[in-house]
Amino acid sequence: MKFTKMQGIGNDYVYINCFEESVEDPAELARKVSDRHFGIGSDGLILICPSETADCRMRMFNADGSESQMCGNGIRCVGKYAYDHYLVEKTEFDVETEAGIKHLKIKPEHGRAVEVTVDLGVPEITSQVPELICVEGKDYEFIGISMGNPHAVYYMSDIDSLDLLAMGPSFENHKRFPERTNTEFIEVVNRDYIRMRVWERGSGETYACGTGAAASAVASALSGRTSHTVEVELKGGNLTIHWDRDGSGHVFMTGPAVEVFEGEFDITNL
Ligand SMILES: N[C@@H](CCC[C@H](N)C(=O)O)C(=O)O
Repeated sequence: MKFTKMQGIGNDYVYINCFEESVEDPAELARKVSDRHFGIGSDGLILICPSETADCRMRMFNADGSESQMCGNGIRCVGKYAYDHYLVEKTEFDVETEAGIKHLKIKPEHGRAVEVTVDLGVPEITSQVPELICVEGKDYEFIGISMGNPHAVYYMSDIDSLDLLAMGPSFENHKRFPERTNTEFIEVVNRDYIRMRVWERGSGETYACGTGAAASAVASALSGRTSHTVEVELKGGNLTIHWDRDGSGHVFMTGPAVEVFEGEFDITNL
């Protein structure tokens, strides 16, 4: 099976072009290709498929095989792949996701997409602002935001000192979140700049999470901490998030998308 490895600020996935390939068990394949020792190594698997309602369709599977509704860094890479590989021959187009149809704008350079802006739609507030939660005997305040997929945003004064490997699973699997949750830890630098670490549902700590950055920008503006356009610094790079709160209500994410390499694997070897 042919694959392409792509990353958006270090959030890396194995992409399969399902216009040409067919995948029988994507959950199982996601677990196998994501393994960083016995597989290709990635935060999960993304299928780029034909769509009856948009220009193409994205299906996204975490490293543990669970399917998510949305992936912000993933959809920018889907946009780049579709544009660079001529699946779609225009610089603005629609991608069907499990969270609805998302509109993409490609910034090309020398015929290749270098940056993609995604209209992530209207966020949904899923908690009180803020809501109290007790995790492993300690009280925390979080703001719940859905970007199609679930996020819980926490504020801290020093995110670098967090032991996410130890703490992450307790936040992800807390009984408050029966579907589990993505968890963002935010340090506010100023009204236009925040720093973030993320513990992703189904994949653990990743270098970046696009929908998580969007949820964090919305939570930060909502709670009066920042303005409606912020730069979000993540482990693997920066994203710009704009929430058009007083207009369409939509959230827009802009950032890079990179193709790392292409290859072929024999599934029986994974
Ligand atoms: N890294 C992604 C989000 C991937 C899905 C997430 N782990 C979930 O289960 O919802 C992003 O860039 O948004």
